Amino acid sequence: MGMTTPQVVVHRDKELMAQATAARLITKIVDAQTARGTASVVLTGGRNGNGLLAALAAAPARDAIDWSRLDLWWGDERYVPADDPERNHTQAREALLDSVPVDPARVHVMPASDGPYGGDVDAAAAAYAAELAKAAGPEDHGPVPRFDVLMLGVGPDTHVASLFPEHPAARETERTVVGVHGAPKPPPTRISLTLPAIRAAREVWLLAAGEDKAGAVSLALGGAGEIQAPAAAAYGRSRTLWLLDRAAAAKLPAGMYPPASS
Ligand SMILES: O=C1O[C@H](COP(=O)(O)O)[C@@H](O)[C@H](O)[C@H]1O
Repeated sequence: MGMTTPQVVVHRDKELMAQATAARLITKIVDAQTARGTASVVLTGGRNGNGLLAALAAAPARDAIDWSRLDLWWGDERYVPADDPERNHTQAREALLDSVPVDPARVHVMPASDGPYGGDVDAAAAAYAAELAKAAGPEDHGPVPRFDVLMLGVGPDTHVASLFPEHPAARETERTVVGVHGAPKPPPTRISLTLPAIRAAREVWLLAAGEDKAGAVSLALGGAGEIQAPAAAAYGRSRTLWLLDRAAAAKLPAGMYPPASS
C-alpha cells in the first residue's frame, strides 16, 4: 500500500483544534461501530493528545460512542512504573478514561517497568507486539489490526510515538513494536509502535499545535526524509490527516491548505 497524500486542516488555536478533532473522532468511532460493530483507536501522549482527550471528555456527543465496543491501543509509552505521572496511560486516564465506561479488557495498555518484564523493555515490547498480533484477524492481512484511527502527536523535533529522528527505532522495518533505548527526550526508555505498524491504520491523524511545532511541521510536510523526520513517514492506508493550529502551520508554504480552514 502506497503513501496517502497528507491533507492539512488548520484551526484558529489549540483549543478549537482539540474540540474539532474530538468531534471528528466521535463521528469516526460511531461510523466504524455502525459499519463493523466495533472500533479501534490508537492514542498518543503529549500535550496535543491529552488536550484532545480532555475535549472529548467535555463533549456532550461523547455519549454517542458505545464505549464498551471500542478497543484502545497506544502508539508509545514511557517505560516507567505503572502509576508514574509520566505514563501516557496515566495521563489518558486523568483526561478521559476514568470518566467514560470503557471495557477494561479492551484498553490495551503498554507494559510498565514494574510489571512482569521488569527492566527488560525489549521483552515488554515483544509482549505488546504479541497482543496486537492476537487481536489482528484474517481481514487485517498482517500482524496488527487495521486501526480505524491512529493518532500521533508531533514533537518539536519531528518525532512521532517514540520514533526519534536518526534513532534506530525509526529504521525498524520488520517488528511492529520495539523497545526504545536512550531516547533524546526523557524518560530515555520507552516502547513504541514502529512505522510498519503505524502504516497499518486506515487513518493516521497527526496533531500539532503551538509555535514550537512550526519548524517540525514544515520540515515533515516539506519533503524531509523518513529517518530525518519520522513524522514525514507516518501515513494511513486510506487517509493521512494533519490537524494543526495556526501557530503550528505558520511556516508552511502558502497554498498547502485551504485558507478557509483556518
Ligand atoms: O514523548 C512524547 O511526545 C510526543 C509529543 O509530545 P508533545 O507534548 O510535544 O505534544 C507524543 O506524541 C508521544 O506520545 C510522547 O510519548
